[in-house]
Amino acid sequence: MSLRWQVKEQVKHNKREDGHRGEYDETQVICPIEAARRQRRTEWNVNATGDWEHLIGVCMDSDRRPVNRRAVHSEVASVKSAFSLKFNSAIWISTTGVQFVVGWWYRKSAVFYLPAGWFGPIQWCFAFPFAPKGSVSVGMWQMACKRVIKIGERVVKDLCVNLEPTTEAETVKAKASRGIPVDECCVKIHSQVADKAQAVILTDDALQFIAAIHRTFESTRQSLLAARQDAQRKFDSGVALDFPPETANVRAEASWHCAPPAPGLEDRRVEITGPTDRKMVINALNSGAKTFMADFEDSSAPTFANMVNGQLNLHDAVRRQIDFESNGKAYKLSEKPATLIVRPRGWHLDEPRVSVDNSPVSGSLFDFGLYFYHNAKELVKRGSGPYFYLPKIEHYLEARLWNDVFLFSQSYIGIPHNTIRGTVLIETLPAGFQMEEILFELRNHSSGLNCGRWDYIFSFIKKRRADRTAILPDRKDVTMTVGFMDAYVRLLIQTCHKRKVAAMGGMSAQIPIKDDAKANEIAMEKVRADKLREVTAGHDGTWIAHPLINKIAMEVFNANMLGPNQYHIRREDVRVAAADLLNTKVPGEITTEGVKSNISTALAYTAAWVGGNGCIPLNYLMEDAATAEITRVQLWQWVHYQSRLETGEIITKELLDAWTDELAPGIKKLAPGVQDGDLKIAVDYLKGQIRQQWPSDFLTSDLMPYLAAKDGVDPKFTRAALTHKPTPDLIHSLSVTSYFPPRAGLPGELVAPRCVHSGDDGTTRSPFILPLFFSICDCAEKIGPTEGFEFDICEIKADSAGIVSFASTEKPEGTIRQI
Ligand SMILES: CC(=O)SCCNC(=O)CCNC(=O)[C@H](O)C(C)(C)COP(=O)(O)OP(=O)(O)OC[C@H]1O[C@@H](n2cnc3c(N)ncnc32)[C@H](O)[C@@H]1OP(=O)(O)O
Ligand SMILES: O=CC(=O)O
Repeated sequence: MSLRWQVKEQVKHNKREDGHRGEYDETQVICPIEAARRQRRTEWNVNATGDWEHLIGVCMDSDRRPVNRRAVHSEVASVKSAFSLKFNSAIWISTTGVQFVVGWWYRKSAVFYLPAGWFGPIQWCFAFPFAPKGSVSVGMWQMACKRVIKIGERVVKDLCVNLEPTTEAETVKAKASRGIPVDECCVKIHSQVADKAQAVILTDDALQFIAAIHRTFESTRQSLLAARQDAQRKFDSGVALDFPPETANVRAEASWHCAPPAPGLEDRRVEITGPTDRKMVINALNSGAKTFMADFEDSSAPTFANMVNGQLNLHDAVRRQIDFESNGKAYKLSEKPATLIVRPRGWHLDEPRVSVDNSPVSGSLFDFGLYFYHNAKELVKRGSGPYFYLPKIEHYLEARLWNDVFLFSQSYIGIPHNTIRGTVLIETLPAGFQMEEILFELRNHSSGLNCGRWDYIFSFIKKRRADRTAILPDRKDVTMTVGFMDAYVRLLIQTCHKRKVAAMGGMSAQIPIKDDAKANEIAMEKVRADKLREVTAGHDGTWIAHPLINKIAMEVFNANMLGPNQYHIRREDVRVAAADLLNTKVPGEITTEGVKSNISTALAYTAAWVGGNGCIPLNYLMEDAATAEITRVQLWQWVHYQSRLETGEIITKELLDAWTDELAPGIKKLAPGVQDGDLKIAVDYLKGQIRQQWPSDFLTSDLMPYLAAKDGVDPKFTRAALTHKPTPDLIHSLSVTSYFPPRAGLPGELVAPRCVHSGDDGTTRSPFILPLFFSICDCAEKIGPTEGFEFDICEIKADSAGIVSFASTEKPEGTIRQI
């Protein structure tokens, strides 16, 4: 299918759609959804720089239909205006005209007489123009009646407006007063752990915006998440990852480009990243880096306090009201802070502490929505804008979803389209094959791509979980120069520069070693070498995890990148084929030290995360959700494929159990602050993971119920979420798609599953994580370590602590079946 043909078809399609509605009138007030749809349609024709215009022009010339359409339009328009003239005249004559005639006909008659002497000389006015003295004329009576009707109309209208709820709280009150259960119809907040920040951030109008984006985009999000599972099933069945055939034209067409850099994003040579606590935010903004990526994702454990306080800190930072003192040190924003960019959580994560219509909102939309709603206008006013990093995208349609969210949101608050900028992290293997498409989807909002190297490795292992040729050696051996990583970097730079947008580098995990100068020198030399590799490869900027690394990164980029970017380095020499992105030749072996290091890291990070800390220093490396997830899935991979250590010993679950038990007691020393209870959860989780048929998608999804429970998520919500539709007579099954501890449970043991429930009405409620615990009752012994089960439910109960238990049937053994 040629590009020209496809574009023609698209143009015809657009025209057909336009034909139903007539020409666009951009001056009309339009609703945000319609605005987003129109924008999408017109975007097909004209990109940010207008480079597609010539192409469309060619197609239109060879197709006379646009001209005919215009003729038809003008004919219709003239018939329409003639008809409206006649219609309006008839209406005028039968109302105002009749009034006038009646008034004139009876001009000398009195409607009634006023009591004599009551109104003095102004009596004359009431009789105007020809009615008898002392009476009220027809004309005056008409005027008085009209006035009274108008006033009455206004009073009734005002009354209705006042009755109409205007805020979420009023909506709730109004609905409650009409007997509609609040739980079923609105936004609910299920935790109060950050009440001070909540008062500023979770305002009624901000929540209405969250509800609006949730209601508009949640079903698409859920379908895209389901599509991820479908894609994984394909990969498991042996279908190789490849560049999508349906978008060959997007890749082949050279003329489209992304939006020009927005204010503050022209030069991004060094970007610092970090979680959103108040001190970090000030330190990062003052670090001297060009931009600061405030991270609600991999480096933040999404406790409600972290998420909402983080929003408050950013809100204050935008307004320069963030200065504070701690331990005798004053934290004050510098005159020229870094440009702020925000990374919301990925599409896979829910925000269980806030629900809309009884379903948890998306973590991405919650983080994006609150930051955008509170700050977008203020940022624009201050010469910057709402800028984002978009994580863990697995398909270009997920980028399209972000683009739609952006269009909707800009219309909603009334800022020009294309004010937002998003840099997409290419950090999943499927996205590595869709870089062009992702840029294309977001092109009017795009500020480039970034090599999210750690997540990319993590995804490489997961997506190829069924491929025994994709076994990787020790984590330290999977460097940026090994085949598949090198191919990904080169392709990313080539793609971005072809589309005139930033190709950002990534994070070297080394952080300063304060107590050992020599070791620090070696570590910092590794950082320098990594940054030099990036700038010479053609990257336009890089990431740092710690302010002390800014100087090194700046020096390297200043010396090697003289302008604000390197878009001119087109890397036309680069030819990356699918096989290069899948190349698994990685020199190295699986060593005892590597396995033990993975176990320690997985335990320490998991325990820290459950304790509310999403980024820790460990053995002088920065560990966050991306780096630590590699350790978990590698351990799974090695056990699953019975890989051998350098000693020749096979890696078995028993061996890893023994090493886990041996290493666990030392974790609290390695990662101070880790709590015993959280460490136990981490041990159970890891032991469970290595036994699963496939590794879980994300530890953050699996363990979220712990955070929600600690946040005191209202048990009523828990109950309501589970039973709000699928009451026992409606549900017939509930399948647990993953749970922990994922090993044979004990009777009465608590597990926290992800669940999908389906009703007799045929509806399947999409997978969501509930902040609840299931007691498996006495059927647990039948559950082994595997991926999922289906239970027949006969009863669901929740106690006052929010613990939900279900009984399956009288004979539980008979009702559990593996799916
Ligand atoms: C793969 C990816 O996803 S990368 C992106 C996500 N990861 C990140 O963003 C990592 C961010 N980095 C960090 O969180 C931290 O650097 C850690 C946890 C690794 C180490 O933090 P610490 O143990 O506090 O480091 P350290 O004690 O050396 O900090 C010294 C000072 O630098 C500050 N600091 C350290 N890292 C950062 C940072 N990234 N941003 C801002 N300030 C920072 C500390 O707040 C501290 O400030 P203070 O002197 O005023 O008290
Ligand atoms: O998110 C960044 C990465 O390297 O992963």
